[in-house]
Formats: sequence, C-alpha cells, structure tokens
Amino acid sequence: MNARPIQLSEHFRDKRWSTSSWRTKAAAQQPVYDNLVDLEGVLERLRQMPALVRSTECVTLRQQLAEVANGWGFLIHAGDCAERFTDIHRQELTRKVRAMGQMGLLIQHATQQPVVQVARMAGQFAKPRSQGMETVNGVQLPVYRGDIVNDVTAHADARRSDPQRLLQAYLYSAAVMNQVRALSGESLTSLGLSEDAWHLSRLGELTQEERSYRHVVQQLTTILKSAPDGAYDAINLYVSHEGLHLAYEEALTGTGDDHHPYNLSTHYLWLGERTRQLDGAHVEYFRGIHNPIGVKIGPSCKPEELQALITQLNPNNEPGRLTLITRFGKDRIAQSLPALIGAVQEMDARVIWSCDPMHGNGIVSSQGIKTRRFQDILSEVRSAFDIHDAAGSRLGGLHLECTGSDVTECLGGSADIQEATLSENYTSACDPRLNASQSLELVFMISDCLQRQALRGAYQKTGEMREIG
Ligand SMILES: O=C[C@H](O)[C@H](O)COP(=O)(O)O
Ligand SMILES: C=C(OP(=O)(O)O)C(=O)O
Ligand SMILES: [Mn+2]
Repeated sequence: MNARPIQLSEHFRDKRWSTSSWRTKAAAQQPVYDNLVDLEGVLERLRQMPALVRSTECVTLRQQLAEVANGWGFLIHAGDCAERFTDIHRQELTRKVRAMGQMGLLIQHATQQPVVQVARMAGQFAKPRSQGMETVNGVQLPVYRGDIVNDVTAHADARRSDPQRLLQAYLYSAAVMNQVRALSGESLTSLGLSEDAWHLSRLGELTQEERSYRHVVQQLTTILKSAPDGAYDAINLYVSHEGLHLAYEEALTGTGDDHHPYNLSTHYLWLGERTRQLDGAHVEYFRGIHNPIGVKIGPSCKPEELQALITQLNPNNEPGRLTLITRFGKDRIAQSLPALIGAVQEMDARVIWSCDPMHGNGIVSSQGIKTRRFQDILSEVRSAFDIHDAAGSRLGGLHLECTGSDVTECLGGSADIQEATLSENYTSACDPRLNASQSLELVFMISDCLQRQALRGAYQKTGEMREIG
C-alpha cells in the first residue's frame, strides 16, 4: 500500500538543507572546545576518512524496517548506554553480538516473523546530560559527555572537551565495525550457545516461568541443530548511535550510491529526548539524511508536537524511515501514550512504534548509585503492548540498554541483584544496563505479548494482504 504524503508546512518546504544547515539553528547539548583551531583540524581529517557503512546497507535496513512498519516483523534495538574506548575488547564485543542474536532468536521463535537487529554499537560515544556541571567530593566539574568528548575520571583535566577524541571515536568505531562485519553471516551457534550462554545454570528452584524458559531454549537448540548452518541464526546486525555531536555527524555525512546524503558512519541514528526541539539544529540535520532514523519521545511531548516532528522528519510518509521510541516510565505510559497514538493515527503516519523501558524508569539507590528495577522495565514493556493493542496500533520494536556480560547495574531479575551488590560489577559510565541474563529473561517474559500480537489477525506485507492465526 502506498502511504499518503504528509502535508509539509510552507515554513518547512522553503528551507534548503545542507550537511551544515544545522549550524544556523540552536544546537542543544554540544560540547564547548577551547581550541577551535585543533577542532577544525580534526574535523577536516574526519571529512577525509573512509565511510564506515555503505549507503546501500542503509537502504536495505530501511526496506526491512518498512516491513516492520507495515506490521510484519519486530525491531530489537539494544546495547550500551555509552560505549567506552577502554571497553573495546574482542571477547566483550563477541558477547554483545551473541546477546543481541539470542534476543533476536527468542523474538523470532515467539513471533515466527523476521527480526531486525540494530545495535547501539560502533559509535555510541556521545551522551546528553541533565546538568552541565556536577560536584564530586566538593569540587565542581564539567559532566562526562561520553568518550567522544571527555573522560569519565573526576578531574578537571579529564573533563576538558578534547577534539582529538573525535578522531579516536571514529577509529574505535571502525575497529568495532570491523568485528561486526567479520561476524556477519556467521551462525550464532558458532559463537557458542552452551547452557551457560542461555544462563540456564543460574536457575535454582525452578518456577513455572523458568521451566518454560528451559523448554524454549531446548526447542531452539533442537531447531538450531537440525537447521543447515546459519539458516535460522545467521548474524545480521546493523549499527546505530545517537546523532548528538553534530560537527562529528556532519563531517561523516556524504553522498550515497543513490546520490542522496547519508550519514556514512552508521546505518541508523536516533534523535534524543533532549535534542528534538522542532526548530533546533538536530531536527534540521536529521531531516536531510536518508538513513533510517528514530526519535525518542518522552512524557513532555504533546500530540501536536509529535505530528510536527513526523512531518519534518518523514514528509513523504515512507514506512521504514522513522521509528518513534517512547520512554515514559512505567507510571506515566498509560497517561502519555494513547493521545500520541491517536495523533499518529489521525495523520495516517507510517511509523514504527518502539518501546524504550529504560529511560523513564531510572532511580537512585540508597547508596547514590543510578539504577533501574527489572520489574519496572518489564512493566513498561507489557503496558506498551497492551496500550497499542487497545488502540488498534502495533508495538513494532523494543529499545534496551544492555550488555553481553555479567554486570550488576539493574536490580532484580532471576539473578536477583540487590542494592547492596550493585557496586560488585558496575562498569557503565552513564546509565545502568541489563546484564546478559536479565536481557534474555526480559525478552522471554514478553514472549506471550509478542505471540498474541503476531496472531492478532491481518497484517500487511509489502504489496499483499495475508491472514494469520
Ligand atoms: O543516556 C541517557 C542520558 O544521557 C542519561 O540518562 C542522562 O543522565 P543524567 O541525568 O545523569 O545526566
Ligand atoms: C540519552 C538517551 O535516551 P533519551 O534521549 O531517551 O534520554 C539514551 O538512549 O541513552
Ligand atoms: Mn542511556
């Protein structure tokens, strides 16, 4: 079905876009550099650097996402809150790719539909912050803004914005991308899917839920054993990051094979909750690139504002171009989401709805550590499914902060992480991530919602109608 173009306001139609037109607008959350000559030198070097992705890969991802927007398939978008240069480590990367693949397999098993996997990886180095300054041990310091800007160490020198980090971020992204590409097309099984990798050995006294998780893993293991190598579990991972540091993004924007502008440092970019001002520099940059994009939507977003954002970011109403990533918090989703769904339905906008159950559920432990409760995260995802179902809409994606190793950053889950043990292996430099077992558990615990949705009647696969269930 061809989507109806959305009416662009005159205000917008008149404006010419270029890779640098964002510079005429107010840009939130940008670092301040004290040496602009150094900065310009680094940006010039970045402009000469090879692309990290091909525009044709972005087009393929857009096509796969178009299927999801049309009701066929599911998007899993997940990874670190902030990648760190020092965490870029061969085995750690393999664990992250494996965890993504395992979540993908569980979703595919529940829905019997394709899963599109996009990692927050190979460039997720820039962080927007609530405050510009913080006090550590009585000393006022600029906040950490991600490894692309400064260092997390609580010292004035470390917190200075250093332009050389832009080049390092590019080079580390290239190194990560190289490993992602090396694993692409491999079978996930070849990365090792032992009982340990499914975190089965953790389960002690088996509850009903744990028994059925074990059963699903056994089924998957049988399917994987009988399928030809890679037929069911081939790794096909796209990469993404928040398009925050606009000078960096501009330097890595080039012309694609189809002669349109693309950000060639990543397949997919998203616009953050703190930088999606309608008249701001980030929206200006995003509207011109042809990559598939996402935009975070928090409780402050009004229906008319969402409609204006959609109009600016996807004026031709192309399915696969735009994902709305909602992040309200478990207690606010019921109040915020229905009116926004109504706004999207009113304009017949072809978007993917994705749920980020992380960023509205942050809490601080009694020892002052940033954390999130597994139960709150699960509750927001379940509510998102229910609210979309009730409104005749469809939840097409899940957006998580998680990692492939055994960190202790979020509370609860079957690993039962408590406040007292949070500091045992808390390595995130920004927000708390689900560890590998909590991630698999979360995805498993929404299998019923995924299944119900997949069986819920008619859906549209590009060009044809099919009935299931
Ligand atoms: O990842 C998201 C934001 O950068 C993060 O939640 C901001 O954290 P802050 O409120 O500690 O600045
Ligand atoms: C900054 C982030 O989220 P949000 O913009 O939703 O706060 C993030 O995804 O890490
Ligand atoms: Mn985050």
